[in-house]
Amino acid sequence: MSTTAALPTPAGVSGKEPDPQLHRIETIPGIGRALIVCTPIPLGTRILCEKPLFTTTSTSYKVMNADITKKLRALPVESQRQFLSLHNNFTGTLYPFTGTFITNALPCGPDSDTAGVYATICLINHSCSPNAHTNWNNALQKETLHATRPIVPGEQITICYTQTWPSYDRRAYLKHQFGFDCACTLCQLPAVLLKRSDARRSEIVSLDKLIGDANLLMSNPQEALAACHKLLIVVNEELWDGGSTPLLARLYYDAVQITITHGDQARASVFAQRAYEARVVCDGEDSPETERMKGFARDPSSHKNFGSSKKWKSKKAQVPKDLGDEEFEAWLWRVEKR
Ligand SMILES: C[S@@+](CC[C@H](N)C(=O)[O-])C[C@H]1O[C@@H](n2cnc3c(N)ncnc32)[C@H](O)[C@@H]1O
Repeated sequence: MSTTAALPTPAGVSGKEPDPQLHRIETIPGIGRALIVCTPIPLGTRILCEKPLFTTTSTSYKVMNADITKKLRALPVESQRQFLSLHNNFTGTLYPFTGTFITNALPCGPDSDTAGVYATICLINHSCSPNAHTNWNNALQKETLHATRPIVPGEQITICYTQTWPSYDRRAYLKHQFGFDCACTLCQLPAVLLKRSDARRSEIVSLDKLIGDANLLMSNPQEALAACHKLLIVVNEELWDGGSTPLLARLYYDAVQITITHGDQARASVFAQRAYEARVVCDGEDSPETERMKGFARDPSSHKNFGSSKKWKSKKAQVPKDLGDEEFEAWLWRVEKR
């Protein structure tokens, strides 16, 4: 698989309401309710765009329980029923509403300590190799769900409740937080293949940590960019299945930050375009983060880090136009000729 593969243009339906006929609810023994696909869903389709039943901010379980009780009382009976029917992995505890909430809640944004629960999105089960992605769209004040690969009728819509961790870390987290033993296709791989997947995922975790080191960004941007390139190769080996993943969008944005910090507008514009394309698939054209990436692709100098260093100074117009794919990637990732 080429690491340079351009992302297919998503058949997204931004601006259009998601089609409620795309899926139905079914009960699967041992798993509970699930969303099952009725008609083929192309890559990038917005499957759901849902308002939370309510949101609450993380505090003590006791205070959360009181807040949820108040908010539940204010809801229509049908919405109350929807919340009360959600799975609770913490039954028998002192604060039952908090238990149901933390089993199902999704954060309202990546760093937010406010989270929401949803009548339909909270019925989506987990897979370590999911076919869809949820995201809080702050402009719409709704949670969206997009197909991150084509999904066929009869297939269950799944999202990933964990990060891209090795199986031993995923299992421990899922057991503790949700009370189940994951039996997804990835976790059921024969031992030898699972070991290879775990090795790749360990590498993803280490590279992610290295790329997040702000000192490296300033002191050795070449090494930071090489780590992004390596991460792209490992992510494609481990996760590429004809679709996309938010990890791709993130790593391309990391590459934007590294290059623009050192004044390289040419490369930053290409990386921003790729981050934008990955975001369109995962979050939709109207997500604020997608629009932000589009803005950097148009004008990389609008990034707050631009001008910190002139080490790799270039203009956007200096993106080479006459290189073959391989040569272009070597230029983009600053791969030194041996
Ligand atoms: C957010 S709910 C998903 C909807 C749930 N199936 C229901 O009936 O309400 C999360 C719970 O679903 C179940 N679940 C989700 N993914 C699963 C999986 N891959 N294997 C087994 N159970 C799973 C677990 O009980 C988990 O705590």
